[in-house]
Amino acid sequence: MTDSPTAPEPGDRDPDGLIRRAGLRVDPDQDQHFLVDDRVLDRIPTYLPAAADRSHLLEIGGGAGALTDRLLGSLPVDGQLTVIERHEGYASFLETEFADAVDAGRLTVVTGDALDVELPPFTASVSNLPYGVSSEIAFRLLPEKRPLVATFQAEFADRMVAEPGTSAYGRLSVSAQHYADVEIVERIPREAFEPKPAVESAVVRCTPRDPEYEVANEAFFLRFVKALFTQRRKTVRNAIRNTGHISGLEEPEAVVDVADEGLLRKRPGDLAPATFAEIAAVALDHGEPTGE
Ligand SMILES: C[S@@+](CC[C@H](N)C(=O)[O-])C[C@H]1O[C@@H](n2cnc3c(N)ncnc32)[C@H](O)[C@@H]1O
Repeated sequence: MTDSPTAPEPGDRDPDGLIRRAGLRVDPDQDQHFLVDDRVLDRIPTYLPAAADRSHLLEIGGGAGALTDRLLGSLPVDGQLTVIERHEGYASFLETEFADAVDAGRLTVVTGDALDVELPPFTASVSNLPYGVSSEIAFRLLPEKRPLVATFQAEFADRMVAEPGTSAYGRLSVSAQHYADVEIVERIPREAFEPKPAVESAVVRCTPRDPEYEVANEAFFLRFVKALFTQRRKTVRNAIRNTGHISGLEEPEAVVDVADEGLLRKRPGDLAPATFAEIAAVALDHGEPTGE
């Protein structure tokens, strides 16, 4: 069967047909694993929280446009979508394939690296992320406090949602959960992509909210969490002592002198985010942190 000469309605495009029409190599070394399972593609935009403002969606890594098509189909009447795609060939294909949406002001394609380009004033973000930089992109988007739906490698997603006391719990869990309620909403088998990635994927929904604890200095809090998890099998006391070069504490000894003895005996992997915040507050007051 040949592709129809008239442009299909947004939301109806066949993912394999898009890859064929783009006519470009799909290069896994450039994080190009395109979704080709229609059912998964149809579901991904529905995972945004019901109350999410969809008036300006942001997609990172448009590729051949299978998810772009579904997102355009899910926009409200006056809505718009911005897609950031690093590969010039795919970015230019998106502009041609979706020329009607571009002309109508509903789609903007930005050619560039999602880690460098200026972000548009988006209201929510939905992406099948390039896995090589998924962590950097997630931590660029999370502080924007907008609802986020994105695919990640399953093991990475498991770490994002992990609870204290589990082996997957770590710096990534505390940092992600600092910004949002984080949930895995679907696991995706390798077969849903072309070419198949090496591992399973998972769709994660991040619903922004303020944390249940106060943090006076966010940069220090995140650095302190990072430092302690480099010593996850040590006690909190020793982890604080050993990681001043990472946390920036000039006087870690002064922190362990005044911190709660019960907490100092625990291990970083057992501390809830609120407990990290409690100890970070003591460290900020007594440890003479340097840096921003
Ligand atoms: C996993 S593919 C997803 C493609 C498409 N959205 C889909 O679901 O089929 C990731 C896309 O991100 C692009 N990409 C890789 N690194 C990027 C970066 N740093 N900034 C923007 N796009 C990037 C790749 O060229 C590729 O098109």
